[in-house]
Amino acid sequence: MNSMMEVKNLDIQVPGKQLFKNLSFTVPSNKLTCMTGENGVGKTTLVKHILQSFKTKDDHIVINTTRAKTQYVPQLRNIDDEFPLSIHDFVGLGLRQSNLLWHTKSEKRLLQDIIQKTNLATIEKRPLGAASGGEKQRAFLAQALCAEPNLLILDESTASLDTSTKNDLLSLIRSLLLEQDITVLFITHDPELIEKYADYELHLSHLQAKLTRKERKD
Ligand SMILES: Nc1ncnc2c1ncn2[C@@H]1O[C@H](COP(=O)(O)OP(=O)(O)OP(=O)(O)O)[C@@H](O)[C@H]1O
Repeated sequence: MNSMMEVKNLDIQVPGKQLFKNLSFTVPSNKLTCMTGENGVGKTTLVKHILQSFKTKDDHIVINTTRAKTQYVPQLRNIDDEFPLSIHDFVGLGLRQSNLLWHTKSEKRLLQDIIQKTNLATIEKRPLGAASGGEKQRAFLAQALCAEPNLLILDESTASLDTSTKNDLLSLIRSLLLEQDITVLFITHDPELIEKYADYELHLSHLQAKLTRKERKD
């Protein structure tokens, strides 16, 4: 099994509490791994620690890609109804390849391709503030995809969505996984989504982690 990330003997504490001690696990590459665990076990803190490790050079965390190719999509952010950017322009903020004030031809092509793939083409001119929860979440995902990530970390990105919108988002993520060399780490509390879409479940319980392979048909 090729790995995108290896964590070995990692300790994490927050004021007044040891969250993890000697935590070790692997995140398999080009797979969808669901990170699960009770509220407050430390999932978000662990992910923050992983992202910071690019800067702090933590010896306990080895990630086989760069920070620029690691994209984090947090839970639905509050977007004001009056938020002025169109969905198209908001997604385009994820293009970071050039320092130019305008997008190059290849960036424009990439942006249009991602807008198509994430089913945003028919609504791309609308202000993001007017989009539904599911549309906003697709726009956040699309913005992250503009960086052409190798590692995509989704933090409860489906938590506030209805069943069919959740399924649409996860089907989209699975199709990206089949097309591209991308590894997805998805924090979720939703057993149905894990059952249907996960290749692996990484379950965090007090101080430790367990990686389990899930049966998949595709
Ligand atoms: N800076 C901090 N200071 C004090 N306590 C903290 C800090 N950061 C996190 N914690 C505590 O650490 C624990 C883990 O928090 P975290 O948000 O990582 O959990 P989680 O597993 O993501 O929870 P949930 O599923 O509810 O989102 C919580 O009890 C939280 O209150």
